[in-house]
Amino acid sequence: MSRLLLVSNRLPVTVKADKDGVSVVRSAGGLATGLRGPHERSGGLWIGWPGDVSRLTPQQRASVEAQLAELRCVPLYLSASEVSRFYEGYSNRTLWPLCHYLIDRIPEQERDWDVYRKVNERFADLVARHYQPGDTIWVHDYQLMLVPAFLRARLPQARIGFFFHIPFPSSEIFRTLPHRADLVRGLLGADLIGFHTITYVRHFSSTLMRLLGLETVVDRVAYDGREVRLGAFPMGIDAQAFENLAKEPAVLEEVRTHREKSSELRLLLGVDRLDYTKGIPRRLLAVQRLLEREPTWRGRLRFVQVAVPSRTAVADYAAYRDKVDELVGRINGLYGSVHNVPVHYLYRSFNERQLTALYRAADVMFVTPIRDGMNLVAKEFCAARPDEDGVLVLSEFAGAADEMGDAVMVNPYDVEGMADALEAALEMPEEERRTRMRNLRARVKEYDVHWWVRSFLDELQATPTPPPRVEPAGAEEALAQLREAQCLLLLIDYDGTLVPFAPKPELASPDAELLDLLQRLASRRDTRVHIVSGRPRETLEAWFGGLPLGLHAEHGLWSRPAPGAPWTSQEGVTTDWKNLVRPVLESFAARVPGAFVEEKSGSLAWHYRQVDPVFGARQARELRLHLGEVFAHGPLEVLPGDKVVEVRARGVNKGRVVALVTQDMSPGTRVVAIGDDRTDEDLFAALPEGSLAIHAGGKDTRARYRVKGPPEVRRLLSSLLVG
Ligand SMILES: O=P(O)(O)OC[C@H]1O[C@H](O[C@H]2O[C@H](CO)[C@@H](O)[C@H](O)[C@H]2O)[C@H](O)[C@@H](O)[C@@H]1O
Ligand SMILES: O=c1ccn([C@@H]2O[C@H](COP(=O)(O)OP(=O)(O)O)[C@@H](O)[C@H]2O)c(=O)[nH]1
Repeated sequence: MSRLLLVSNRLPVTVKADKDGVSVVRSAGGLATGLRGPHERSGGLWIGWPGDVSRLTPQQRASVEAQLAELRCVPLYLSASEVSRFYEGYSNRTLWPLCHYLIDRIPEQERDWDVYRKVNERFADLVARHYQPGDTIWVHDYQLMLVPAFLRARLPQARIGFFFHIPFPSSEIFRTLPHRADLVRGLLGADLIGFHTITYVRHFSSTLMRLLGLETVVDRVAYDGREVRLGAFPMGIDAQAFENLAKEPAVLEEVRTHREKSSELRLLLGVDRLDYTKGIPRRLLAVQRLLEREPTWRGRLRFVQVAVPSRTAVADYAAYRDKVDELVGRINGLYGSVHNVPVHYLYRSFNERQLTALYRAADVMFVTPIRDGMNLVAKEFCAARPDEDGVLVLSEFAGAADEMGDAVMVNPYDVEGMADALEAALEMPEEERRTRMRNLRARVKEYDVHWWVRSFLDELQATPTPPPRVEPAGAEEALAQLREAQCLLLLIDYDGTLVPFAPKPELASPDAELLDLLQRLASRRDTRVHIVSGRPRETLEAWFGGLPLGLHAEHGLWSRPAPGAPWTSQEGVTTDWKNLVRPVLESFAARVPGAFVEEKSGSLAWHYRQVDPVFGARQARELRLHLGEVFAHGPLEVLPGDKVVEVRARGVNKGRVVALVTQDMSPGTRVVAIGDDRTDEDLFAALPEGSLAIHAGGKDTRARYRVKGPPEVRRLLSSLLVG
C-alpha cells in the first residue's frame, strides 16, 4: 500500500488548552474515522490547519507539535488574517453559498481571492515538502480547490485524488463566479475528482464544457496531456460504531430517560450545524403549521432541535441564529403550556454517544436542508436504529436522498408539504416503518465510510500515472533551429496559427501586416512558403493569390504549389456522397440555433461555434454517431474538429501536402510545419526526418516546439527576417 498523504483544511483533531496544559484530541467525525485506518496503516501523514493556536505559549506550541507528530499530523498554521479571508472569507462567504445555490449571499465585491490562492499555494508547498515518490495524495473539499493544480506543477508524476464534499452546482450557477475557470483548472490538476452524487458529476462535466470547452467521454476528460477521471462516491458513515453505541446499556438508559420525560409525547428530532443551508426555519414553520391546522397534535409533540454553533464570525450565520431564535420563541409562545413547550432548542454540540441516544429515542428524524452535499446525520440516525423503528423525513435536495429512497421525501421549500409529511410520518403504521427502516439500514451498513474510502482509493490507484512529459521547447529554441537551416520550406496553417480563431470564418481575413510579413518571408533567400489550410481554394486564392506562395486548400484536397500554376485535386476523390450527407447536416443545423453548414468542393462541414457549448457538443456527438451508423464502412471520414464536424472522402488530409511539396526540394532544405489543431497533427506526422514541427497553442501535440498562438507565430517569423 502506498503512503497516503491526506490534505484537508482542518486536521482531524481538537487542540484543548486548560490549566493542566495543552492536549490534542482526535476528532470523532466521519472523515476522521474512515481515513484513520489507511492513514495509519500506510505510515502516511495528514496535513491541515490545527485550529486557532495563537493564544498558546511557545512551550504549549511545542507540546502541540509533539502530540501532532505522534498522530502523524502536519500542521499548517493560518494567521488571523488568513482565517478571516481564506476560511471565513472566500471559502465560507463565497464558495459555500455559491455551491448551495445561494448567490445572493455572496459579497458584491470579491476581496479575498488572492488570500485563498496564496493559502492554497502554501498547502501545496507543504505537501510537496513531505512528498516521497510513490505516495498517494488525497486532497479534500472546496477550501482547497487550487491545491491539485499547484501540486501537479510541483510534482508532475504524483498520483493525486480530490474529493468535493459539498454540492457541485449547475454550471449556470458556477459560471457566475469571477474566478470560475481558475477554480476548475485547479481541480483538473488531480487524476481523480470525486463527488457524492452523479448529479454533481454531471454539473461538473457541463461546467468543464462551458468554461473550458472540454468534453467528458464517459468518465474521462483529456486535459493538458493527461487523463482526469470523474466519479460519484457517496460518502458513508461508521455504521457499525453507531449501531454498537445504540446497543450499549448506558445509551439505552439515556434513551429511556428521553422517552420517559416525553412519555405522552411523540419525539421529533433535528440535528444540524447552525447553517443557513440546513433549512431550519422552514422546518420550524412546518411544525408550527401542523400544530396550527391539527389541534389534536397540540401538547402531544416535542421537537428537539440540536443546533451546533458554526462559523460564528461570519455575519450571515449570526443573522441566521437570530432568525431561528425568534421562530423558536414564537412557536413556543403560541403553542406552549405551563407544563410543556413544543420546541426544545439546544444551541450546543453533543458527542456521538449523546447523539446516538437522541437518534434512538426519536419517533421522527427531520432532515430538511435546502441543499446539502451529502448529510451524514440522516445515515447516522438509521445506523442507530437496530430496533428497526423510527421514520426518516428527508429533503430531496440532500445528496443522501439519492441513496435513501425509503425515507419520506420532502421539498424543504414547501412548508405545507412538510407538515403533511410530518403527519404521515407520525401516523405511519408500524409494519411500514419497519420495512422502510430495514431497507435504509441495509444500505447504510453496506456502503459505509470504509467502503467509501476503499472505492475512492482503489479507483485512484487504478489511474495510470502520467508518462514523463517531454514539454515542447519554446520559440527561442525554434528560432535558433530555423536560423541554422541553409534552405527553408515553410508549411503554415492559417486559422488559429496566423490569425486568431474568429466567431465566423469570414471575419478572419488577413490583415495588411500579415500579408506584408508573408510577402517578405517568401522573398527571403532560399525560403519557400506554403499555406496549408482547411479553407476552400476560392478563399485562399482571393486572399493570397497575389503573393509568391504555394496554396493548399481543404486540408490538402486541392493544391496550387506555385503562383500561376493551376489548382489540381487529389486523384480518385469522389463527391457524389454529398447529396446524401447534406440533408442530414442541414436538419441538424435547423434544430440547433446558431449552427450552420459550410460546403466545400470536397467536404461538408457542420459548424457550431456560436451554439451553447454544452448543447452544441451534445448535438455534435449525436451527429457523429448518426453519420457513423449510416456511412459506417463507406468512402467517408467524419472528423471532429474545433467546434466543427467535417465529412470528407477518406484519405484526404494535410499530410498529403508534404509528399507533393518535398518532391523537388533541393538538398539541405529544412521542412518546418506550424499549426494549431488536430488537422495539423497529420501534417506533422508526415514530415520527413530532420523536419521541425511547431505547435501554436496549448493543446496536446506531437510537435517538438511550442509557441503561444498567432502573435508569437508572427513574432517568430518576423525574427527570421532580421539579421
Ligand atoms: O469546518 P467547518 O467550517 O466547521 O464545517 C464543517 C464541515 O462542513 C462541511 O461538510 C460537508 O461534508 C459532509 C461530509 O462529506 C457532507 O455530508 C455535508 O453535506 C457537507 O456539508 C464541509 O464540507 C467540511 O469541509 C467542513 O469541515
Ligand atoms: O452535536 C453534534 C451534531 C452533529 N455532529 C456531527 O456532525 C456531522 C454533521 O455532518 P453532516 O454531513 O450531516 O453535515 P455538515 O455539518 O458536515 O454540513 C455528523 O457526523 C454528526 O454526527 C456532532 O458531532 N455533534
